[in-house]
Amino acid sequence: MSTLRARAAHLDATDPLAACRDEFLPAEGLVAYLDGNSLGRPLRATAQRIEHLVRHDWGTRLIRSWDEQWMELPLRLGDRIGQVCLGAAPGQTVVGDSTTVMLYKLLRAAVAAAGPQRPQVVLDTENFPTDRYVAEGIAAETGAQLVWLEPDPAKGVTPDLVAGALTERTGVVLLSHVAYKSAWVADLPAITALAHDAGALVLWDLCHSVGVLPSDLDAHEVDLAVGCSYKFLGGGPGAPAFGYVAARHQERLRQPIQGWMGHAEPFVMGPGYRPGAGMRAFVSGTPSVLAMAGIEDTVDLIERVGPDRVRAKASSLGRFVIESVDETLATRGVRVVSPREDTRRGAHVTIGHPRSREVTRELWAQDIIPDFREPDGIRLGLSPLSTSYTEVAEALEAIGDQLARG
Ligand SMILES: Cc1ncc(COP(=O)(O)O)c(C=O)c1O
Ligand SMILES: Nc1c(O)cccc1C(=O)C[C@H](N)C(=O)O
Repeated sequence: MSTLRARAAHLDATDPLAACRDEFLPAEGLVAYLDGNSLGRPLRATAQRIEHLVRHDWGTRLIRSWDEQWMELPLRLGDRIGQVCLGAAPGQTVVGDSTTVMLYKLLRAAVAAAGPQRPQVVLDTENFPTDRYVAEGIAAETGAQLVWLEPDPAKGVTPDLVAGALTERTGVVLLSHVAYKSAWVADLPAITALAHDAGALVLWDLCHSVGVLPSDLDAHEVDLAVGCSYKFLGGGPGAPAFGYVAARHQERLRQPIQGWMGHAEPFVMGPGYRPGAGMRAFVSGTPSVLAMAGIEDTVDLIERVGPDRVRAKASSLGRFVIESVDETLATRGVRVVSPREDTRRGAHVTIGHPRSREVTRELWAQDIIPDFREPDGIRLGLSPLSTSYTEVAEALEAIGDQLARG
């Protein structure tokens, strides 16, 4: 056994979260899955829940399930995510739409609330495409002005960088908590406070932090947030997003896609839109009940394990990657792109090498699954509940073997 594998075996044997791995459905033939930051693995409990949903809630209860549970599901599940992962008191989080659509709804509402005296939206060039494109669309639609930050790759989006862009014309600051490429963690408390001092609202994209890095939205007085549920919340492909709107803003903010399910009395079906109370008004149409089913089991598991222990395992896996790359791959020209400091790094580690694209392709052929991100990054996604140190070691050895082949 190589030194790397021996270390990984020791870390797995002493991992306090090791037993969680047995709760996931086995992925036949897979050697290493390091892409849970794109699509998380399903829990066995989720397979059972979906079967029960189809056979009982849908198959037997049929339309009655709307009254019995589905009308409230987006709000109930939102509260669970809020309570376990976001530090959000009930009544501020709703599940629904894709992240893209939820982001549009909240950003559009925030731009309108900021008003014509504050037309500027501060955002960064390294954010995920959907965030940039949605903001561009809203700018075209409303006349909002986009103020682009260009983060230093060695620092990520820092409070200083944001502070330099804030003016009395800033309406909204839109940023990701964890950067999708580099895994940089933005200083959410400091940036939120800076935006507020400047009189602006802040909207955080939590896609890469929810479920692996607590965000304590209420404590930090965050205004708005969105995130997706198919990465670390285990909702499955196409599972809906969540949106968070701080209670203090809910009366004032009007989201733009007013549908019957957000109406105060959906089944009255009367003339004219009247928004429902609280987060009900942020629902648009019929929620994707089947697509939501998976989220609950992973949220339950995170609660059982404890979000801080989940975070600690993510950090430990990240340290293992970084130390191992330094020891075994740096001489082959591999560099660590993600931050080395635990507190500044999310739950993936990106490594860079000019041959990353072809190496990733070769790894997939060997049932080792990380992902490639432009221009030359291999992202190693580290899902604390399902990823073992041995999987990481397998992947790093395979990368070394590929590079040795030249
Ligand atoms: C930061 C971020 N925002 C948004 C999304 C996705 O948006 P959607 O769920 O609409 O595909 C992703 C990943 O898919 C992401 O990483
Ligand atoms: N959402 C995805 C999808 O529907 C297909 C493939 C990948 C994704 C992703 O999640 C991409 C991801 N957000 C990223 O960080 O690159």
